[in-house]
Amino acid sequence: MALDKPYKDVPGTTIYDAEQARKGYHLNQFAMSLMKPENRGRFLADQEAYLDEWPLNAVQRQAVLDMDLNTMIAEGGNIYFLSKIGATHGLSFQQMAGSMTGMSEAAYRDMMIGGGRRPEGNRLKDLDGWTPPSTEKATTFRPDAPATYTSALFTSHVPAIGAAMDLGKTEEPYWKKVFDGYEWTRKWAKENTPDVVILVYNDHATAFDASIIPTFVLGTGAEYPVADEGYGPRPVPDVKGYPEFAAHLAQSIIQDDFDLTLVNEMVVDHGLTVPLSLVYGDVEEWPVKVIPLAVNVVQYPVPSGRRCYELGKALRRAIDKWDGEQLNVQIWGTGGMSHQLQGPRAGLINKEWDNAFLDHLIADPLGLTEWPHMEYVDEAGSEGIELVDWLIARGAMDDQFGGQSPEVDHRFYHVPASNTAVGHLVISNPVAPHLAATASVSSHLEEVGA
Ligand SMILES: O=C(O)c1ccc(O)c(O)c1
Repeated sequence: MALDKPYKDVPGTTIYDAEQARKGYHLNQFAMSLMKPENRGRFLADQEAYLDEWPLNAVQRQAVLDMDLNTMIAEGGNIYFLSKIGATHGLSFQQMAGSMTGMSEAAYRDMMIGGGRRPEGNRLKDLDGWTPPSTEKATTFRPDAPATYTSALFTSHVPAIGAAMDLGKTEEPYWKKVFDGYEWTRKWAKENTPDVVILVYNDHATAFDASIIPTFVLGTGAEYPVADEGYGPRPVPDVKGYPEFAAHLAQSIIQDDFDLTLVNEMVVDHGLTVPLSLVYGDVEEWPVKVIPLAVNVVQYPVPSGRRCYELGKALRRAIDKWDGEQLNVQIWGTGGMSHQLQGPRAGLINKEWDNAFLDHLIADPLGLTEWPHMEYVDEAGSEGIELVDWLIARGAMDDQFGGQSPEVDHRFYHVPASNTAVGHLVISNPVAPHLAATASVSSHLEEVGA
């Protein structure tokens, strides 16, 4: 089930999409470095030496030395980035564009003076067999998809939980009550390690400060360093991404009408690392690749629960379209539950509301999408709004595409962890036939009396 890339066949044209951007990442970043006069000077003084500082592949490197823009573009370069190289050599945009056409500089200039290149014979539409891209959205899931969405995991991501682990306080009575609620999950996670976790969280004014407020951020990078949030970075491993799968998801989701912000380089804060610590403990390396999906809940307006749920549906359509290697995919929804960290109402906890949220998340996610922002703020505290993050993982599940309801594997609720009510839930899609042989998911709810 190939992604819609009709632009691939437009004659004489390379569209810079997520796949090209991944291929050309270092080439484009090298070109950007030439925006500084001192770097231009060093590059012009010794191109080979300057290029040694950049991990370009051999073809990209030679193309830069040859000022061969067509090859640079084939190798993932984008003309706006590459123009910085041309500018460093004193070339105009017309000289750069003309150099890619096979025409002499004078002939290209004359063609432009004569009205430019005509579209006739230069359109995709002029080729035989052109069909417009489909705009239909899948309403059922793809049972034979190589990437299988197995389980959703939901958890609070309180920073003090990370600190309790980092400082060896997990056996203290206050914290033991919290960590006991994750014991089942730790065992389950060992037997059910996915290839990749799409980890939905919110950045807490860490990677994104007041200069940029992206609503939905998809991490398309290879690695995400652990942030220093003011206490020094947590002593946990950096997070490994999955650029190929993330680029695929970006392509599909944006074509599905969600305007994501794509980020290749960012630090990740407690919103992302605390859930990993809770589930995988103290490890040398995280056992999974992670695709961060950050939702803005810091500055209003923030996306509605409905919008998050719809993003989950677009995410599932994207997972189903993957035609690469077989993948076991989990989606985690993190943040919440009720808490307020500001003002005279700080410390607000609403046990009844939190548990009603969990009930609806399990059995009535579509109904939950009707709950407005004010409901979250009023009932669950100003920071309880983080719970909209959870609807992305839920909207992507089988039953939202006509399949069976998820099995509830584990549910836990506890007050307090610092200023926060801790909620935790693991629910699984019915086991896909090709995974049935290895799956060992079984509900233990009776055991814990939930
Ligand atoms: O309860 C707390 O202390 C706390 C602090 C910061 C957060 O981002 C959070 O979710 C909880």
